[in-house]
Amino acid sequence: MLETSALQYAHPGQAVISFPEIKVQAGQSLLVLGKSGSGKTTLLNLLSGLLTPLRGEVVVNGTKLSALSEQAMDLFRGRNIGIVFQKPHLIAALDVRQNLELAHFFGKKKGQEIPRLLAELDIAEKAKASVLTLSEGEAQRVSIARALANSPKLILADEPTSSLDDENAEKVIRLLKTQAAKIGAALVIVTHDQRVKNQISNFIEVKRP
Ligand SMILES: Nc1ncnc2c1ncn2[C@@H]1O[C@H](COP(=O)(O)OP(=O)(O)OP(=O)(O)O)[C@@H](O)[C@H]1O
Repeated sequence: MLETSALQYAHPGQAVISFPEIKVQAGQSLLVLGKSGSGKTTLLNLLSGLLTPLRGEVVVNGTKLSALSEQAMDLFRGRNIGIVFQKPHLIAALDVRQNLELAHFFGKKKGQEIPRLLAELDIAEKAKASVLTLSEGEAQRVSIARALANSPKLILADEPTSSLDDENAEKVIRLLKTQAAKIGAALVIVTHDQRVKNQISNFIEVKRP
């Protein structure tokens, strides 16, 4: 579902970062580990087509990202890639349900049924709530629901548990794993969090050049 080969990237004025090969099957999970500044977020940006590699290729669900125009990449991302950030980044003016509907709008497809998705993530009773009234754990579950709304083939999560307590961190990773397996997506999680390492054993390590 996700495959990379000989991926390299250089930020302006910085040394070239070479990334290990990645291969994640549908329903499987991979952790990206590495010291601060090693290039983990850069890797996620390459996998989501937000950055273009210096060398190498990213293939998502059989599509080479380098073959897509910028516009085609935006649509491909909306349809095939779900992204969970460290902070939820929800739209404050919209309620929970509307935040998820926005993902359908950008992906230009119907996607997963929102009430069922909210129920599976244990936030159904918050559907009409302002996102400003959510706890951190609830807000992070809404951001996961938003990432899953279009049944993506690839789910990318950047430090999704860093601001959560043990119970919520465990729940968030369990939900990501179960949902990825259910919709047949590849799941890639960047983390420093030992609690996540206890739940997922497959990993690569990014090293500073
Ligand atoms: N826009 C940019 N311009 C120049 N250098 C950048 C830019 N973004 C990142 N870098 C540099 O590239 C390297 C990798 O950054 P990146 O954010 O990918 O690391 P990271 O492993 O995610 O770090 P952290 O764990 O601290 O979030 C760092 O040395 C960083 O300073």
